[in-house]
Amino acid sequence: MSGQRVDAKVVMLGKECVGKTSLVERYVHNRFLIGPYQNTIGAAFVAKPIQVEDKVITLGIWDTAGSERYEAMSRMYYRGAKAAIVCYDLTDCWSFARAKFWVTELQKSEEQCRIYLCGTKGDLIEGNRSLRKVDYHDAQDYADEYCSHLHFLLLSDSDNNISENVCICIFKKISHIQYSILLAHCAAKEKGVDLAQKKSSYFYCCHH
Ligand SMILES: Nc1nc2c(ncn2[C@@H]2O[C@H](COP(=O)(O)OP(=O)(O)OP(=O)(O)O)[C@@H](O)[C@H]2O)c(=O)[nH]1
Repeated sequence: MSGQRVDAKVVMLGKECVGKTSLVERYVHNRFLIGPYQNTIGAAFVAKPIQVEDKVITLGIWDTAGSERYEAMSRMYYRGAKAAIVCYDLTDCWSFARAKFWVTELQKSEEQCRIYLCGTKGDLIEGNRSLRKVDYHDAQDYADEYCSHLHFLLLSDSDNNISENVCICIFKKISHIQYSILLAHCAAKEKGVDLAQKKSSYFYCCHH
């Protein structure tokens, strides 16, 4: 990782091959890589500056490897994360179990981390409904247990528009939240207020 300043750490979590890297690629470079699947080894880092009102917020995105053999490493990467995008593949029920595992882990150790639960590869089930292996209501019920604020969105990376909108929606939201936190910090610094209090965790769901 470069010595670049990062305002908010975002971590991508989820089983291998669910589309974490593709999401980051889409968001950072606006492209979808076609070709043989290449699994992430350990984790990859990318810094993405975003203009929010009159400030530039730099998101540090950690794209972790989904393979269970890297599980211990992934724990290092979510430490201190402001947001986690927990992905699962709508056509793979095991990936949903794995997503729940990461949500539980985050809730245990990163109380302040916002969690975005994202069902990916929506295009595959568009073409063939029988491929869907994670029921919409199962995901909704699961998310309902944690929070009443749900955002149900289609996440399909092979379709430019839809996926780009979803990425922008998620990452922009994180930047705006970080922007308000920075503003609050500046204001508190001026007044000498301690902002190091614990807040409840947040949970959003993106699924279709
Ligand atoms: N059809 C379809 N394929 C996708 C989508 N997103 C990713 N893929 C494909 O799924 C495979 C895995 O994508 P990656 O983004 O590398 O998955 P990952 O979760 O980062 O995998 P790991 O690095 O092993 O953790 C690749 O072959 C992608 O082209 C999608 O929205 N639709």
